[in-house]
Amino acid sequence: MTNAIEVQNLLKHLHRFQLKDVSFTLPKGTIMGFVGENGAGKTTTIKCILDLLKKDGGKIKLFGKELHEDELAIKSEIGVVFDDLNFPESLTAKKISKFMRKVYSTWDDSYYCELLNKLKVHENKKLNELSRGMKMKLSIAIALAHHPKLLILDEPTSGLDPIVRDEILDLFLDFMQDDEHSILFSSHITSDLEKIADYITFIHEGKLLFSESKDTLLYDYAIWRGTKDEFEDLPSESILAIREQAYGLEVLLKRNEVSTAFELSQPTIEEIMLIYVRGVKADESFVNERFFNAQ
Ligand SMILES: Nc1ncnc2c1ncn2[C@@H]1O[C@H](COP(=O)(O)OP(=O)(O)OP(=O)(O)O)[C@@H](O)[C@H]1O
Repeated sequence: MTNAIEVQNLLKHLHRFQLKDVSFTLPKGTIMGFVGENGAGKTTTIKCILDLLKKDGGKIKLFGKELHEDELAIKSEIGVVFDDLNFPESLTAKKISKFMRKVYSTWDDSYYCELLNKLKVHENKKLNELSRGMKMKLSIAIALAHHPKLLILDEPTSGLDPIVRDEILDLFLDFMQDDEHSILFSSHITSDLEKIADYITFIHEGKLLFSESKDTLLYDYAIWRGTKDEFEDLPSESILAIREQAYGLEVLLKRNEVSTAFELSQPTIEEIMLIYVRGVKADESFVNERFFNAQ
């Protein structure tokens, strides 16, 4: 099976920020949620994938090829949504369509109108008369109207109310009815990712923390909470990350490496992110000293 996106050891330096050795794979036919706190490097990674920023190292393949091998053909298979609509504010959705027809030979006016109707976006209103939610829906209609196989979306649901977010997620699920289609979707809203993502890729300070299937994260990982004394009984090889809390410790671990005698809870994506970001990873060298010998 060809992968929609393969990122291998991506490096990018930007003034004081660096993407360090970021690697992940988006299999065709799946949705990947790309998460990380503000400034973690999500937009930088997406721009490198689209070659809007030149990478300093690593390899990126789209549909099994590097962009330079077949740039026009590859780009025509991708629909992109960024936070901002990069069109003059005086344009209407209808005028944008006239322009896009010239950009994409596969632009489908009737599908575009169908999407605008479905999403209740007025085709004759100027962009500066549309709400943020309407503009985002318009961006997504524009991204879909040339029938791409891959959608790359940077924060498509941020700042939107739950109803509009739900409409947008439904649209993504409709798009995924075709097995050839794939989505890479950056977001802070972990509940949206829990609803639709097959894989979660998480970056922190420019480094990849994990790229896993959502089911592995939700069912193979578990959270244990207890005191430092009780913690001594946990098998150390099961531990992924530890966070100190007012009551003691919160530990992310591998469920099947811990006896059923321990009380474990199923984590949410948000809890996993918080333990990794606010806590320490178990493979960091000072963890043994700090937690296992703590008395
Ligand atoms: N052109 C640039 N020059 C220098 N630094 C930059 C540039 N663009 C982004 N950065 C810095 O790179 C870091 C990563 O930014 P990036 O936009 O990739 O993060 P992000 O994960 O998308 O964040 P957010 O969720 O806030 O959008 C930030 O510290 C940002 O200030």
